[in-house]
Amino acid sequence: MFADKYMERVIRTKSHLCVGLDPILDKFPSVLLERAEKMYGKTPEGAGYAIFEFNKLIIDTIADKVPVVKPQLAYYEKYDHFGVAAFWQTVEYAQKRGLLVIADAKRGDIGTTSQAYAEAFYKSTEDEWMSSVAVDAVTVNPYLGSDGLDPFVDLSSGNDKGTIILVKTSNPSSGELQDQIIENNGKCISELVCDYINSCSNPIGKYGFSDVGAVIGATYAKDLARFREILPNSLFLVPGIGYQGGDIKLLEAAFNEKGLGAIISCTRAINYAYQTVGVSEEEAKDSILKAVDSFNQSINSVLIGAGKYFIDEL
Ligand SMILES: O=c1ccn([C@@H]2O[C@H](COP(=O)(O)O)[C@@H](O)[C@H]2O)c(=O)[nH]1
Repeated sequence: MFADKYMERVIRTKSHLCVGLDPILDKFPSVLLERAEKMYGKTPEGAGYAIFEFNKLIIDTIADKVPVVKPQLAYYEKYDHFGVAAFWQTVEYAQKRGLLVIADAKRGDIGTTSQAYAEAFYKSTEDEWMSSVAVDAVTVNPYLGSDGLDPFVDLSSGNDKGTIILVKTSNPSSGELQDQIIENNGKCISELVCDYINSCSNPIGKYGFSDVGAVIGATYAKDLARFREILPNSLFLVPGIGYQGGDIKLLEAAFNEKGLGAIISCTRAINYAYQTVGVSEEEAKDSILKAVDSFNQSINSVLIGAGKYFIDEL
């Protein structure tokens, strides 16, 4: 199961941190960007080269420090097929280095198209034209309803893959739809999404979690305890610390009573932890490593403070 694989990596690394991989070229160390330009000019091909080089730098730095990485597809799709190739090269490289990969793709469509999306990310054993490189989990948008979600859940279950559904996103206007109360049953829209998640949260793995997870933003920390109560068996992907201002000290409620189940995601504050693009690649690595160590320490301290740090006993 995806959930068990994730938990085993949490135990091995003693980390609940997910490092996002959102390539923003003008934040890259300038030496790396100059190398790309010299080889390919300022072209999508050069961008693809620079992205994969930068991601390898990050992955080599953090591979033993965190369980999982989360590339967000938009940053790759910007650069045509070269960007998409860099995405899949990154997936393959990260997995070779022992990391799980969550594709932050936020897909979802009518059933047939969702099926194609699910096959694109998890891969289909029936389509001989496809490569075999697959991600470990994908984020999915529930707006189209259950027939837009079922293909992901069906293809992931039994295949060691995870489906992580948007419940309460971290952005400022997420409440415009997600917090709205349904008149005839008193639940809000995000809670209806939770009902769907609970309806397909079987089987449950040996650490208590199913392969269908939920995105819950760190910027809405006051909602975390409620969602943890509604979704006791779901892994939570929690973005929003770092640049979006979510407070790590308030994230204890995203974990269960054993201090498990929250994948705390951070991207720009780690990817671009160095202060200036004039750094060497070695200096960039040092800053990234320090940022990861510091986030790991903060998250574990919060769990210790809440009496929820039992990871050494697992
Ligand atoms: O609710 C959500 C869902 C996804 N994201 C994504 O996570 C990263 C956040 O980046 P930071 O630099 O850590 O702010 C980004 O890829 C978002 O698309 C999210 O922020 N909130």
